[in-house]
Amino acid sequence: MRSRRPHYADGVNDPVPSPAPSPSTAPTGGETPLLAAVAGREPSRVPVWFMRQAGRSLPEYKKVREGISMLDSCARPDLVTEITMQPVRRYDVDAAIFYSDIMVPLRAIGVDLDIVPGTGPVIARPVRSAEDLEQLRDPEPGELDHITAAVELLVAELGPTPLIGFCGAPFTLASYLVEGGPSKDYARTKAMMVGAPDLWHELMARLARISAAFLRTQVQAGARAVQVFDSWAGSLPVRDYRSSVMPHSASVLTAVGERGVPRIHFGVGTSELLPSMVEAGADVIGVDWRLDLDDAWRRVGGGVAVQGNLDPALLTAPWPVLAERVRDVLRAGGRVPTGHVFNLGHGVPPTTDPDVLARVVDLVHEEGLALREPAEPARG
Ligand SMILES: Cc1c2[nH]c(c1CCC(=O)O)Cc1[nH]c(c(CCC(=O)O)c1C)Cc1[nH]c(c(CCC(=O)O)c1C)Cc1[nH]c(c(C)c1CCC(=O)O)C2
Repeated sequence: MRSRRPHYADGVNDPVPSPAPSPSTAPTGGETPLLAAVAGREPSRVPVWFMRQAGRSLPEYKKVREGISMLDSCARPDLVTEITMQPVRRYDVDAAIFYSDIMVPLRAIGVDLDIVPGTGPVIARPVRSAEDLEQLRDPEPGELDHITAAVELLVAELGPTPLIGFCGAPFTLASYLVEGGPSKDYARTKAMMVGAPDLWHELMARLARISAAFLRTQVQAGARAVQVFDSWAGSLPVRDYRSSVMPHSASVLTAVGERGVPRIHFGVGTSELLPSMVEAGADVIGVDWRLDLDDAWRRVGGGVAVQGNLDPALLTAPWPVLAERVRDVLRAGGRVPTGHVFNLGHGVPPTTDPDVLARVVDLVHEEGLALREPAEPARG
C-alpha cells in the first residue's frame, strides 16, 4: 500500500484497519481512478485528463459551435453537455471538465464582456477606480441556474466518470478586468495592487465571492472535484502573491473545502509559488512543465497529490520522442507517494492533432502503473 496523505480525516493513518469501505470509496471497482489517485489510494490505472480538452482542437466542437458565440454556448445546458462529453467519448479520459469559462459568472451578473475568438476575454469597462467596482456584486438567486441545469444534465450523462468543476482565481480574473483584456506584463494590474491596495483588496474580495459562488454551484449540482485556475499568478513575486493574492484565493478554496471534493490548485510558471499555493488551499497541486513532478512535490513539503505536467508544445514532436517524454512524466509522478494525475502543463493548444492526444491517453493507461518504481517493502 502506498503512503497516504495525513490530512484526510478518515482514519487513513490509523494502524488499526478502517471499517469496510462503502461502495463509493472502495479501492477497486467502485472508485474511479481520478478520485482514488487524489486521495492517495492505488488507482486501477493512472488517471489522465487534459486542461482545455473540450474546444477548438476537436472538429466536432467546431461543428457544434458554428453560428453561436462562446458565451452564448455556455448558457445552453444542452450544448454545454454535448461539448463537455465530446473529449470523454473520443479519448476515454478519466474526468470531464465542465465546458464553461472563468468569465461566465461575471457575465451572469451583467458585466459587459465578450470572449473574442483568437484573443480571449475583452471587458467593455475595465476596472480602474472605485466607481468601476459597481459592476461587481454577488450573484443573485437564479443567476447561476443555467450552471446548475448544465451540471445536472452532465452528471446524469457521465455515469461514473467524475466531472471537474472549476473557476478562475481572483488574481487571474482581476488581470482581465483591470487590463481590459489579455496582457503580457499585467502592468496596470500590478500597479493597482501595489499603488492602490484598498481598491485592490476590495476588487479581489468581490471576485473571490463571485468565483466561490460559481464553484459552489457546480459542486452542489454534482461536480466531484474542482480546479481553481490561477493561470497568470506565476507573474508575481512570492512576496506580492502572499500579501495581495493568497488570502483571496484561500477564501475561494475554503468555500468548497468543507464539501469534501478534492481541490486542484493550478497556475503557469508557479515553481516559486507552489508552497504558497498549497498553503492557500489544495488537495492536488497542478504543476506546469518547468519542474519535474517529484521536485515540485518535494518543494511543497509532500502532503498533496500532484497533477501534470507534459509540455503542451511537445504534442507536435515525433511520436517516439513524445512517448518517451510521457513516460518521463509517468516515472516522476510515480515517485510521488501521495498520488499523480496525468495532465499537460497547461491547456491543449488549438492546433493539436486529436489522434496524438488519443495515443497519449492509451500510453498513460497501458504503461502508467508499470512505470512506477516498486513501493518499498514493508519493514518490521
Ligand atoms: C485564462 C482562462 C480563460 N478561460 C479559462 C482560463 C484558465 C485556463 C487556462 O489557463 O487556460 C478556463 C477555461 N476555458 C474553457 C474551459 C473549458 C473546459 C476545458 O478545459 O476543456 C476552461 C476550464 C473553454 C474555452 N475558453 C475559450 C475557448 C475558445 C473559444 C472558442 O472556441 O472560440 C474555450 C473552448 C476562450 C478563452 N477564455 C480565456 C482565454 C485566455 C481564452 C482563449 C482565447 C483564444 O485563444 O481563443 C480565459
